[in-house]
Amino acid sequence: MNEKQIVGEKAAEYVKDGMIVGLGTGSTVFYTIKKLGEMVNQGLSIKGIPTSIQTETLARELKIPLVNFSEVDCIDVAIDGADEIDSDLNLIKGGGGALLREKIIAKAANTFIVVADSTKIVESLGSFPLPVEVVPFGYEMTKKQIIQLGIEPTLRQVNNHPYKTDNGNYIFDCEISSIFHASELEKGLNMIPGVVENGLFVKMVDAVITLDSKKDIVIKKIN
Ligand SMILES: O=C[C@H](O)[C@H](O)[C@H](O)COP(=O)(O)O
Repeated sequence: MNEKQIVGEKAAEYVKDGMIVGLGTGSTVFYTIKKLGEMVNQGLSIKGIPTSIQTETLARELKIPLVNFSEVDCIDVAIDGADEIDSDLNLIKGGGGALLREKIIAKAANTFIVVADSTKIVESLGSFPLPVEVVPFGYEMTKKQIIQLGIEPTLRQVNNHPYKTDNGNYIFDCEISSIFHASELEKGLNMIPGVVENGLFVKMVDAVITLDSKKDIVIKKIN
């Protein structure tokens, strides 16, 4: 079993009968969702809220029942991957472009669990370019405002066209050498007109499931 599968499947243990479950996006939480599909097949009763069209498709294939926000009062647990995790359990997310829906669902969840292989654990955030989702209208101007924060944004492209999120927006991948004040940066970016959301998840995580140097599962929590 590879690291992603080990931590992904471990997270499924946190899901209990009757729960509303936020289903994250990416190659690690893929294993959580597959495991949940098996558990549903064996009788577990849950309802999922997917964070992307990709995850919605997977959940439907696995016959995991889904609900809309209008049908639920709260989300019991959300499980998702991350691109970087620092020692305060702050995250960079959005490598797969799903950051906006992921943040809405993580924020709404009573418990937010992150699954990550050991390569995602870092001293401080910033080696992974920070994804910033912007509306297409005036994105050239939005870029200039981002640069004024001392950041180098690159428009994410696919086949020489701007990458479009599930929400029809663009993404700037932003080079920032090291992020010292994640909370201020998160707020500063979101104050720029045209920025919809950014991939900094500050003080949102309840637990990170990862592996240590001996490849044993560790559950990191903020006390
Ligand atoms: O937009 C994508 C998400 O934030 C993912 O959770 C993140 O990129 C980690 O994905 P993976 O588990 O594939 O490394």
